[in-house]
Amino acid sequence: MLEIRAARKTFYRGQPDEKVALNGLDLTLATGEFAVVIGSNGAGKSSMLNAVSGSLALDSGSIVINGDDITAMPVHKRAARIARVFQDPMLGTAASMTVAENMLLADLRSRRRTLRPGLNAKRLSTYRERLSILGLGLEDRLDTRVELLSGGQRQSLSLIMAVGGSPDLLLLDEHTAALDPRTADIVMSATVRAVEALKLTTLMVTHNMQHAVDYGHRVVMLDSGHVHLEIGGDEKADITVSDLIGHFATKTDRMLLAS
Ligand SMILES: Nc1ncnc2c1ncn2[C@@H]1O[C@H](COP(=O)(O)OP(=O)(O)OP(=O)(O)O)[C@@H](O)[C@H]1O
Repeated sequence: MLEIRAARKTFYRGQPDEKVALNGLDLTLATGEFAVVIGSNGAGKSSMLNAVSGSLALDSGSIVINGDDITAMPVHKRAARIARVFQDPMLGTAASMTVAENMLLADLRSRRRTLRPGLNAKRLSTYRERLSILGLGLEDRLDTRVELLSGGQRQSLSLIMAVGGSPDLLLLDEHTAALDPRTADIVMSATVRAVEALKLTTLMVTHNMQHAVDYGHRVVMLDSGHVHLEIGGDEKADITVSDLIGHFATKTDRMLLAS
């Protein structure tokens, strides 16, 4: 379970270019829930993810995971509990190493240092099983160097590597934004398979409204550093892309009227 409580963050406070990134943001995510976060540029989406993962210190408020207040916990300690996949498919994997070697690297990173390195039969079979969750055939390409994979396969590999240590929370930071639409859909299908199979509590930021409609249990729209709108349950099941865009438009209209 994730709880973001009254999170506030202001950059350049008191200066002419002061920017309020988080303005009393409250968000609760139940264990196993998959929420999709949308919002216009500057709404606070990245700041929220950075505050949760620990790279952004809050001015006030708190971040609680499974009942533990981690607000003051350093990034490297949180990393054991929080997995994050970024936009760039080149970032999460080592290009010149094989799929199996990358899986091993992730394994060694996420566990105690006493773990013996080496690709033994037991480990290879575990990796095969884990990769098969993605539905991309990567389980048959353990000896392939990652640089020979497609962008979609590579990003899906990053995802399965990130969640190998059974994290309490998965953060998807526009992880399909750098991919062409077809590849983005492939990665999203692999993502859903992994999230469901491993029962991951997931917070996904996206600018892709179709993905916000198609995936997740709840859509959370941020605006000016706080939650502007949440859509879940039956309402989420019936929502369309134009409905979502309408909620952005309402705000733009208000701003135009006020100006
Ligand atoms: N490191 C920083 N220094 C100064 N201002 C920042 C910094 N990071 C974010 N901001 C400001 O905080 C506000 C929220 O930015 P944030 O990047 O969280 O929004 P976002 O919703 O992720 O936007 P985008 O969709 O463009 O990525 C913006 O006004 C932004 O300019």
